[in-house]
Amino acid sequence: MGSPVHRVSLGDTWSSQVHPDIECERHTQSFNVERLTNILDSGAENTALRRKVENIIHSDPKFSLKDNYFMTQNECYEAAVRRKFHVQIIAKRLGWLDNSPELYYAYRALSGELALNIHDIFLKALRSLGSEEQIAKWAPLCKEFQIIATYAQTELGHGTYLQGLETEATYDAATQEFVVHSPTMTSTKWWPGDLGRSATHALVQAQLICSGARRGMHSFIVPIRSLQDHTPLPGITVGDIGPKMGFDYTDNGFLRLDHVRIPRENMLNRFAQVLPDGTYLTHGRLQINYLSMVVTRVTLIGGEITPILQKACVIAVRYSVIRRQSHLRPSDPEAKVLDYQMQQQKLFPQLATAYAFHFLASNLSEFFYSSYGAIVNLDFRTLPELHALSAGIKALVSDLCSLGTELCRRACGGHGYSKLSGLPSLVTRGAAACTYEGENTVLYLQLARFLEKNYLQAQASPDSASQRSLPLSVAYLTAPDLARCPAQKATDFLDPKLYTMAWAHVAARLIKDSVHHLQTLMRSGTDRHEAWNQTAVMYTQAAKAHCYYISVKNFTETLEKLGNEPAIQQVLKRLCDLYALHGILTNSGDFLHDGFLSGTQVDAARTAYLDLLPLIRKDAILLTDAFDFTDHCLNSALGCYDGNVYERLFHWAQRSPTNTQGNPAYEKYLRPLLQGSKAKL
Ligand SMILES: CCCCCCCCCCCCCCCC(=O)SCCNC(=O)CCNC(=O)[C@H](O)C(C)(C)COP(=O)(O)OP(=O)(O)OC[C@H]1O[C@@H](n2cnc3c(N)ncnc32)[C@H](O)[C@@H]1OP(=O)(O)O
Ligand SMILES: Cc1cc2nc3c(=O)[nH]c(=O)nc-3n(C[C@H](O)[C@H](O)[C@H](O)COP(=O)(O)OP(=O)(O)OC[C@H]3O[C@@H](n4cnc5c(N)ncnc54)[C@H](O)[C@@H]3O)c2cc1C
Repeated sequence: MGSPVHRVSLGDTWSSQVHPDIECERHTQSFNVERLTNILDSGAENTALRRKVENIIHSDPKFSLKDNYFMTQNECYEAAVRRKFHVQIIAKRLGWLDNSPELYYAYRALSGELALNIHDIFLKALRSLGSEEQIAKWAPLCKEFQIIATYAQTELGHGTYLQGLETEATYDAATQEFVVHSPTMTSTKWWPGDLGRSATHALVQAQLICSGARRGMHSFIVPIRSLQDHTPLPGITVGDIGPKMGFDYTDNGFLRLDHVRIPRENMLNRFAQVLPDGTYLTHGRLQINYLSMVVTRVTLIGGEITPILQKACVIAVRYSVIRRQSHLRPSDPEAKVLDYQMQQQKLFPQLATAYAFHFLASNLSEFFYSSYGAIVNLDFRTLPELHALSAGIKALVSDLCSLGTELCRRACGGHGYSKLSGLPSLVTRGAAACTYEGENTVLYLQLARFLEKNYLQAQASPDSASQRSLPLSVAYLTAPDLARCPAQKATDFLDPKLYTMAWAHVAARLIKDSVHHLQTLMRSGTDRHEAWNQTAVMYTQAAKAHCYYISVKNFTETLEKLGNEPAIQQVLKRLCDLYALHGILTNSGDFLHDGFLSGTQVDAARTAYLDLLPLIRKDAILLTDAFDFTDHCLNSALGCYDGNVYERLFHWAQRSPTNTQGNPAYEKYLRPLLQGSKAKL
């Protein structure tokens, strides 16, 4: 049986021995861990390439994340720029191309703690919204870092409602220029990453005004800092927005523009353009200018958000086999905390979710690549489904990754609260993901709108031709539905067809109930907009159920493809069962509501769920090893491969400036305080 490369490599002298409590977890392997890693990497050759890149990164001290937890915001930023700079040098030397797997693996190896990530988001926006000519002009400048660019959309006053953005780009036909301007305080751009201290150019999202008419949000490339000395250009006020909950390595910034003139060619014009005389031409509707957000959401789900939960699981599960606390039986030695049912109940649903989302992200990515080419060539047929799915999945994945990461942190007790565990920074990153790139509630409601439309279409003409025309992700809205779940005993709930059907039933019912609620309100005289607002809670619940159904269905389909790997199929099936059943049990009200499940059936589902926990327990360490995160990348005193938790925590704490730099408060306050009290004694 293969096992992942043993990679204890943090330069810690005590760590030559693997802790026996974690070593014994790896003795009996019910499946080939290396093979599972290959599956997660989509092929053994990718695993090999990833490890090659990781070895390059980790053998170079310039990329150390060692002192990250002791840095100020300024130092974090500088270190992140330094790492980005050296990645670029290596990329050039080794011929790693822009958008290549090597660069993605370097990002992963450094746990994303790099500066200039939004520069890459700018590039994606340029490629989706720019013409071929514009891409040919700007992309090489970006790739060669002759410019540093950011994506400047959110303003002080508006982030969600893009039609409310106030920054203006007014076309001046006399000079063939746009005048880009921040007319109010609330129009100040606020939040864009890389803007505060790095960017030389910004892709500014502004209201286009031409021939006297407002045309909605469009994208404009605006130079903001001198390419000679990096000072702000005339008319530009730019800076950093100050301390945040996390993301210290990113310089999120603000930007004000005072009648800044840019050439007409700087408006990205794949889908809309302004002719020299001010005539406005557009292909598609206004919202096609939001395409770059679809691209970014898909990228972030798999590249940034899901790995947050995966890493949290690795740390918490590894720690939980080292941590011993209390006795299961008075006569036994102290138990590993992972042997407590409650610890399994906290961690295994997170582990199952981390796997479910890995496969979900891959599937969404495939759908994205199969439809993106057509969309940029003006065939918008798949866009509504792609937008709805990517919005909903971004919301579900970030919601559950954020919650799950916090649960992993709590499951590590006091040490989980130490930054040295690596968990607090994952928690704050997960929290950010619920807000950036579309606030989650708002994204669920975008999906709900799509679900409502398709439900109404399915109802309006339930003939087979119209059913065939429903997008695949909502085809279940027309499938035959059982009113009662046929399960009779606990093991019936381990049937993927059964629980997928149960999720389809609940999602379809919640969509139907939401639509009917809205229609009832409208029939009683409430106008459509108010009725929509009064149904938003129901619609959000329906959208979440739909996403859960999609993730369960996708997990079961992934399992079906693993027929030639029976041992791996078996271990992943347990996780899939657990994921689906955990969702049913935490939302049991939705399943009981219309009598689809009875109380007795919920009990049977709970029995099936609880019986899975000890089975997953046997493989838990191997399942976390299979993610194959290096110790460098985890940067956690609790989560290293060797399990030497206490030594690492103790030694890392010694490096804290609070221990290495004297105590300034002693002379100023503590001594006088002590002397004052001495005088009284
Ligand atoms: C290598 C690894 C990775 C490394 C990677 C680096 C990582 C690094 C760390 C993270 C770094 C964070 C980076 C954050 C970067 C930002 O956060 S950038 C800012 C992101 N901002 C947002 O997402 C704003 C969210 N708001 C919105 O998307 C829109 O305003 C809303 C909510 C859709 C509403 O817009 P609206 O114009 O009022 O539109 P609405 O009336 O709701 O809809 C009209 C129609 O357009 C459609 N529509 C709406 N949006 C879209 C769309 N996007 N597409 C297509 N159609 C759409 C609707 O479906 C609707 O269709 P119909 O039903 O009418 O047919
Ligand atoms: C770490 C981080 C990085 C970021 N990076 C960038 C960047 O690079 N570039 C950039 O342009 N922006 C960036 N942003 C900004 C981010 O995209 C916005 O903050 C986000 O889109 C949410 O918008 P908002 O702040 O206006 O929230 P709001 O919309 O004001 O949300 C406040 C509340 O109102 C609710 N709400 C709003 N509208 C509705 C509605 N129609 N129906 C129901 N409820 C509603 C929301 O659900 C939420 O509860 C970043 C933000 C963060 C935190």
